[in-house]
Amino acid sequence: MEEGKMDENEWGYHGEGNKSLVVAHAQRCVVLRFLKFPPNRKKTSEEIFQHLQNIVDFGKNVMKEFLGENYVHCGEVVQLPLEFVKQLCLKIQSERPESRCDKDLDTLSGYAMCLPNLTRLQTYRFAEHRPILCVEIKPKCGFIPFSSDVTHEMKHKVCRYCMHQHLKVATGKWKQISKYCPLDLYSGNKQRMHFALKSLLQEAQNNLKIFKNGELIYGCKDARSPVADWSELAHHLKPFFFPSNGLASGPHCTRAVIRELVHVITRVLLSGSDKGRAGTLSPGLGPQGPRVCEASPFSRSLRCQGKNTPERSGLPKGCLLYKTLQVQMLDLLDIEGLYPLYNRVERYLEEFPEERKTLQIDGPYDEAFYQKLLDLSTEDDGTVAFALTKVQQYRVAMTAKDCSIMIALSPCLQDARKYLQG
Ligand SMILES: O=P(O)(O)O[C@@H]1[C@@H](OP(=O)(O)O)[C@H](OP(=O)(O)O)[C@H](O)[C@H](OP(=O)(O)O)[C@H]1OP(=O)(O)O
Ligand SMILES: Nc1ncnc2c1ncn2[C@@H]1O[C@H](COP(=O)(O)OP(=O)(O)OP(=O)(O)O)[C@@H](O)[C@H]1O
Repeated sequence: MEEGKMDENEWGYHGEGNKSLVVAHAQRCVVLRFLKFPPNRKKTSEEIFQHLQNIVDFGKNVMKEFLGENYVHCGEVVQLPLEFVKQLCLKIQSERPESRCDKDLDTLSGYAMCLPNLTRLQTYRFAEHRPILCVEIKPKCGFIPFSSDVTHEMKHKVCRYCMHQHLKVATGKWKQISKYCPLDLYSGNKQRMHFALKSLLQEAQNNLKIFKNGELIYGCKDARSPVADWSELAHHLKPFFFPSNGLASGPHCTRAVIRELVHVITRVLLSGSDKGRAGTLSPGLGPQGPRVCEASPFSRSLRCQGKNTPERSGLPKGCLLYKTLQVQMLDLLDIEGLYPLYNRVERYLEEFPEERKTLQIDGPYDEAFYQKLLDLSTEDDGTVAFALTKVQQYRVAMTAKDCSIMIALSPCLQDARKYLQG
């Protein structure tokens, strides 16, 4: 990137979360990811640079190690002209959802992360200028806590996502409770996965977005977003999934196209053999805890019909969902077991603040940091070292519980029929 020649008119608002705001280049397949802060939260440029560098190092030396080289894009920290950032911030302000405007883009440091635009990712297998569809899924936590430290019985039966739905609807964040349950998606059982994906398509909230050629075509910004329109989505998808029933329009066509989409996403989610070290976390992190969440409408309807809960077919070991779940399970103790250990570390640091650096509390996230994460023992020997390892494992698990999976799809040329490659 030629940072000296930055023109805000070449960039457009792309999206944002709680911590960062992303702008995309109009022609090139790159994005800039800026940090956001509440107004008056002043951070020095040096602090912002370090924060961003830590994110890059964490991606490179921790998440990539666990999930595999091909599944994590770390980007790099770039320094931008302050005038460019100021103008860009003014330009995009009107496009931001109101619910996200409690935080401001950092316009003072001039630092941001530059990453490939994953919604327009082209690989060598695709001919140029072919349409690209990108499905972004934030699957959230795929297991029910198995820690003996959990004191609330309900937490052993209902997953965090499903419990959270009630809070989110009660506080007005979303209009209605979703039928999606992460345990269905992570089950490896195709029927359950199809149900989970259809539920996401019905009530996307912040867990599903669909982009076509880099433009958001499906997904909601907040509770005020219009109701999801499947026929409009199917219209966008038709060039990718010509319905196998041969119908070119109408509700049957819409359903057929959506079904194709769900089947392709399932196939992609179950595929993959990229090596990552998450597999090496076993046997410590084998399937544990209940297989189903009692709040999932899928398992509830089976129970009503007097059928057994479906078998967990199990995820294939190489697939990204499997690896993500393994990393999530680094949360071995649940917050209830972890909190006393967190307090132990905090008390120690109050007494010995100079140890912060040696203990790598805030990084650097290097190989040594990563190696300590591989110790899965849960026998508390009363040391600060044990407590710190569990706290850092918890932080990594939380990253995996909140990460997004971006699936890029494009028609292949080999076959005369339209055929998708993910
Ligand atoms: O705690 P959760 O499960 O509500 O997750 C938070 C997310 O809420 P969600 O449930 O996905 O709507 C939340 O997403 P939203 O801002 O609600 O879109 C953030 O991703 C938050 O991450 P961070 O702490 O800002 O880095 C997430 O917080 P962390 O728990 O990952 O810190
Ligand atoms: N490299 C990328 N390519 C394309 N789109 C991206 C990229 N990085 C982020 N995005 C888009 O920007 C949105 C916000 O980014 P991101 O999730 O990183 O924000 P965040 O503030 O860290 O999220 P959170 O709310 O989880 O803290 C994403 O949901 C995704 O749609």
